[in-house]
Amino acid sequence: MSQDNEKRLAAETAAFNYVGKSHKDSIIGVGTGSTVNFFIDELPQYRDRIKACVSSSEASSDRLRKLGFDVMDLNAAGRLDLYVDGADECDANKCLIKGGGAALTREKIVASASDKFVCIIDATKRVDVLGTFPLPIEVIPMARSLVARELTAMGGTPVWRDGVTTDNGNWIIDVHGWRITDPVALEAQLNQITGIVCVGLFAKRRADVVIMGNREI
Ligand SMILES: O=C(CO)[C@H](O)[C@H](O)COP(=O)(O)O
Repeated sequence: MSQDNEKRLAAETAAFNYVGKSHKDSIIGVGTGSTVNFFIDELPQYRDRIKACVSSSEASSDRLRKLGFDVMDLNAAGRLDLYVDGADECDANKCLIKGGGAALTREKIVASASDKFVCIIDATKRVDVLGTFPLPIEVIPMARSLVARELTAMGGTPVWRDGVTTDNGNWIIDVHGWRITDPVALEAQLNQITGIVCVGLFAKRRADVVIMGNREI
């Protein structure tokens, strides 16, 4: 099966199993990326279940609005039952690397505000050890070099994603060369560095459910 078909299948499965079985008038948290785009395209079938969505990016908000869904501010929505998003890598403990689409900060916020985080992936995303995909880190622009020096001192190879500005007006550094055997500890350590807004390591708030193709793993 092609990668796109696996993404589509995971998206359909998540929509059927989790949105289709949610209560009427649910507010659904929606992530960002090509796998999530397939998920968004499934949502009109479940319109009777969905009161509104909370989105993790301007791109997903636009796509949701074009399909006629209300996109709510998270502050007005309160706690969400469900958040559905993709990932760049996923390990056996459901820890993730995210942020390939530069939406990691809002993704982590909406995931943290949700009771259930359903992650939808294709088989290329499933890894034994996180880190082959460079770890995205959102930084305050003036702190880019400061943060890069700290990351180098920690053994990483930081590369500025030149030309990309996040929805929050910040920049992204991708860290190459790490074999992340303790994601919880690394996430906590990186969160201490001044100038980092958010780390694309989802270990403390990891996925609750991972759907790869048409099955939960
Ligand atoms: O974290 C993300 C965006 O910031 C995406 O979930 C991640 O990059 C996966 O994207 P795709 O579904 O296009 O492979």
